[in-house]
Amino acid sequence: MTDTPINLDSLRQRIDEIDNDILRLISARAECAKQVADVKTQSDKGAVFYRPEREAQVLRRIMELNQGPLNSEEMARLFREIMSACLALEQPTKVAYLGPEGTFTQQAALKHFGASAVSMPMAAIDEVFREVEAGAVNYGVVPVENSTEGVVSHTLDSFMDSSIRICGEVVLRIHHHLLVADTTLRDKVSRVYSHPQSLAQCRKWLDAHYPRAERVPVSSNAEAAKMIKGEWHSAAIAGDMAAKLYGLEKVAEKIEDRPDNSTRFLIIGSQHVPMSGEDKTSIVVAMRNQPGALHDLLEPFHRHSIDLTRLETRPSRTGVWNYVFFIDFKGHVDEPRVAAVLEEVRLRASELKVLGSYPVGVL
Ligand SMILES: O=C(O)C(=O)C[C@]1(C(=O)O)C=C[C@@H](O)C=C1
Repeated sequence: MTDTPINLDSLRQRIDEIDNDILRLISARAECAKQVADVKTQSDKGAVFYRPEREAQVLRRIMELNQGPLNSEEMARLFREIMSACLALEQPTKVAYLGPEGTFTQQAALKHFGASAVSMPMAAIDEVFREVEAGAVNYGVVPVENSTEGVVSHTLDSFMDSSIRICGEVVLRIHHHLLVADTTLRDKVSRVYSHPQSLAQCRKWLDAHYPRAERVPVSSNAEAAKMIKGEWHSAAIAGDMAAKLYGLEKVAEKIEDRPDNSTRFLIIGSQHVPMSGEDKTSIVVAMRNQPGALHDLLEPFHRHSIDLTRLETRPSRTGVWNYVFFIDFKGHVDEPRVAAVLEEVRLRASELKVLGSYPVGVL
């Protein structure tokens, strides 16, 4: 390197000047957000501070405008944090997530709401729903599907008897690591703890590297990370957050069988989210138990060229809900063509519930 002290000094001086500008501009932005809060508070519709559609638009615009050298995701993450801090000025936002601390769901909550939101771990998915319904928190974050293991049925079932709406989605790349404590005898590992889905996602790696180790399913990977602390012959499969939280070492990194392993999480709340320009809608539909029911249900979507992104069947738990289908598609309920399709589906179904329209995950 040819950095002479004078060059380094002048570059740092330049950085100081730029930081002054950034500081001034972030403060001006925060002042604006406070004024937005005043406008919302004065509105007679009741103040809704968190606006997922606006946040998605801000992030998408920044990603489009960005010309480097930072990549667009990195830049959006910085703006994510600025908005998170601005929202906290408007209203402290409480978010319940499927805990314990250190789970991928906590990571998803952080990715979606930024570090200024207050996040609270819950012991089960239906507790997250209950906290949101009771108004004890503003929003909830729950896993809904994994690219390798499929649907999280608890989450879908919880929607069936709840008035909760979906306000957003966030997709997280899931990297699993084999973790040990400083007291573990690494060459004597005979037991591996993890969540059943994580064990399944690392099945081939475990077959190849620890074929004789007992695989013990537990309620979450964070729980697995906590459990191995006192066991010299045990390892855990979990992610970065759990490793950091419980001070564990990585014996092997990124051991998931599929490199594109990712999990989709839903943001749940009680508000109707207006259009952001790139949206998805989730519905649950019950059809009568008769031949051709699925065809009747899907045909209007095909005719109106609406893209289905997911179709899931769950067993009905009541007499009314014979076959229950969870459907995600591109578009927003406020778009006329979507409203038209839903009207047709409503006529053919025995029940139709719109779970929400929300921005396609940006980050
Ligand atoms: O535009 C708004 O409604 C705002 O409150 C401002 C702002 C932002 O910082 O840009 C903050 C929080 C909302 O969730 C969306 C955007």
